[in-house]
Amino acid sequence: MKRARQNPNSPAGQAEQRGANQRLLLGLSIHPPVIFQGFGSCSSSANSGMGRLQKILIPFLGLVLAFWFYSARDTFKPEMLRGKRVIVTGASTGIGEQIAYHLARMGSHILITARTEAKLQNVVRRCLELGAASARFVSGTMEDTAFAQHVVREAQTSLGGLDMLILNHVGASYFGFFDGDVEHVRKLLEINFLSYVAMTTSALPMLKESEGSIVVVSSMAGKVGFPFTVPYSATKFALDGFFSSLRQEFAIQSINVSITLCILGFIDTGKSSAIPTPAQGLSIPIPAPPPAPPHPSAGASAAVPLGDRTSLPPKNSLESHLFPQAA
Ligand SMILES: NC(=O)C1=CN([C@@H]2O[C@H](COP(=O)(O)OP(=O)(O)OC[C@H]3O[C@@H](n4cnc5c(N)ncnc54)[C@H](OP(=O)(O)O)[C@@H]3O)[C@@H](O)[C@H]2O)C=CC1
Ligand SMILES: CC(C)CCC[C@@H](C)[C@H]1CC[C@H]2[C@@H]3C(=O)C=C4C[C@@H](O)CC[C@]4(C)[C@H]3CC[C@]12C
Repeated sequence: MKRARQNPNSPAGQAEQRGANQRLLLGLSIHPPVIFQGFGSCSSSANSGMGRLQKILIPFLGLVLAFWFYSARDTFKPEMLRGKRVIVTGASTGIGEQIAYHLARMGSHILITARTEAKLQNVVRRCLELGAASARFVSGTMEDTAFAQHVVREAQTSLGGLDMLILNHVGASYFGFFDGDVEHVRKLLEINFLSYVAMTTSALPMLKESEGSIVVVSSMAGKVGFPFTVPYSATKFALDGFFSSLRQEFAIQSINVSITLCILGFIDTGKSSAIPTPAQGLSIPIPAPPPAPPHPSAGASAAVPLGDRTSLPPKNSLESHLFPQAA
């Protein structure tokens, strides 16, 4: 039987309207329990049989799919990178440094960049030791868009083109509650995001010609909003938006340049002491910034000769973990 509608101005009518609005607003949160009822607590025996089947069947299907996905044949061969011209940013330490060594073992032409010239020199020497077709560096800061473009031009002049652009560098931030420092967020966006955009834009003509690849090193913090990494997380989310959207545009325009976004979890690069335990507090900076270079945007460019092998850097824990055979 249809209920008579209350006068909207009467107290009972207003209560009814409030209820309707609340139901409207709660629409989203009402639905999940309704859906989950199907999977979960049903009282009749037929339903409980169905529920149990779903409880087992759905995770099982998930496992089968995960197995199928991860056991797909690996078509990667190290020879694919032999002779390829690759830029690796943030390659003076950590993950970037190890990527450079990996490429060196596969015989690529490597152009690395970061701010600390002395470290880059050592990485270049080591790359040549490991079998790189050639290795050189350009030092400078990615706070400056002009420097980001300069690195790409260097690939054009010294390598004659580019097959792969590996964007990995990341500016120093802190691990702790957001401190409200807008300038820090702006600076971090310049280093972690805008320079990636600038390098991609400058490198695109070369990458189109070689039908090459762009690799963007990101983080779980760029997919999920974990606490204590607000500025860092924002820059990584920005990368996802830019590169995921650009990938779709490439597909629409049939541009044969691949874009890979690497979503990494925590990796011990030897700087892991930077992550504080709750007992240590939450304001330890990550990572410690190095001394500023004399002319950040000028950028020194040099190829270290193969002959000088006297001052190789010590292997760090990440390298011996990833490449135990080389330790
Ligand atoms: N380690 C981890 O647990 C995780 C790391 N990642 C991602 O992996 C990538 C590498 O991280 P990781 O190896 O730990 O980082 P590191 O701090 O070890 O290395 C950062 C690199 O970036 C360079 N760099 C820093 N500031 C600037 C700047 N202003 N201009 C140019 N270069 C700069 C540094 O060299 P220099 O100081 O000489 O300039 C260094 O080579 C990052 O994109 C990070 O977000 C993602 C998830 C987890
Ligand atoms: C299932 C979940 C509980 C997993 C949580 C993963 C969390 C803890 C992971 C996801 C991303 C990770 C951070 C990261 O991306 C980059 C860096 C910079 C590096 O120099 C020092 C470590 C740091 C801060 C990582 C710290 C640990 C983070 C927050």
